Amino acid sequence: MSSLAAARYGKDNVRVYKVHRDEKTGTQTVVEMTVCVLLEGDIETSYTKADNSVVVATDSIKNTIYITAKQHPVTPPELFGSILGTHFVEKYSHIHAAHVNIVTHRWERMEVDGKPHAHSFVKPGAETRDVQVDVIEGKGIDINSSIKGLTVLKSTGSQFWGFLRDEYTTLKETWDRILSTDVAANWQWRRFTGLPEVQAHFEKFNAAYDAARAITLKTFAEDNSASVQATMYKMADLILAAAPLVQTVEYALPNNHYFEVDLSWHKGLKNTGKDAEVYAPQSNPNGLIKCTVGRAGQKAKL
Ligand SMILES: O=c1[nH]c(=O)c2[nH]c(=O)[nH]c2[nH]1
Repeated sequence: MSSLAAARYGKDNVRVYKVHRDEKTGTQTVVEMTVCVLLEGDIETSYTKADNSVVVATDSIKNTIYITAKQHPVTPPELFGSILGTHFVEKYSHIHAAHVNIVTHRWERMEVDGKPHAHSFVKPGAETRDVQVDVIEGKGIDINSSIKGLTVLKSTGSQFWGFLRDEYTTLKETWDRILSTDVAANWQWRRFTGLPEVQAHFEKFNAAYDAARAITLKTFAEDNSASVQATMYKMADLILAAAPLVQTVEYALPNNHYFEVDLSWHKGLKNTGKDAEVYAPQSNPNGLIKCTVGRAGQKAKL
């Protein structure tokens, strides 16, 4: 005999666009999101006994996402996710947890003749602002906020030397290299007791996002990087200092390599070391460096 060990279900990839029209100024502001809501609770019989009476249809979940987006602010996404998740737990007595994932796509206001345009926008690449909101009945709301797909490159100000050398090592030490990565940064908030507490702290979510993004970019640009590891730790440390309600900060940074191309075989062309100008960007393999940084006394799991 088998038994259901875990189950959750819901609607994924619900694409939502919301416009805010400022009637006074004529300026419009848009938000585009991709939402996933998964529910947990007393739903076992729907799997084991074909009992659909416990199933809130995923189609109804999709409808609820649209209705909630119409009736409430969709920013910050941490608050919208908390409102949405709390709805399911409070509305259905047999649903005990709602897991909401929101990917917010960037639409940046267009500049036309040097002025911000009232209703036209540009998508500046693949970067998104993501949140995972877990509303758990009787426990509270866990929120993880993140930046994904922020691709950056610096053409100098990065080194990598002093690493372990043995019979497997071919990499040369370098005091000047290109550093490029696709930033995935996330920060876990301390648990909130419920929606009222999330609402009470709502300004902190955009502030933490703005700080995390600015710290990531400034540290990347200004640090004379000894390694991806050392630079990402500095970023995480600064975010923890900027956002007191954040418990841990996590980075996952691929090292997008740019290799020197030796052209000396062609008429002695100098293109290595200090003469390197033309490089070959690599797609794979790539380094992948991760860390989770917590506050002192709250040691990360190694
Ligand atoms: O910043 C780096 N960290 C590494 O661990 C590593 N390994 C490697 O080959 N190059 C790099 N660069």
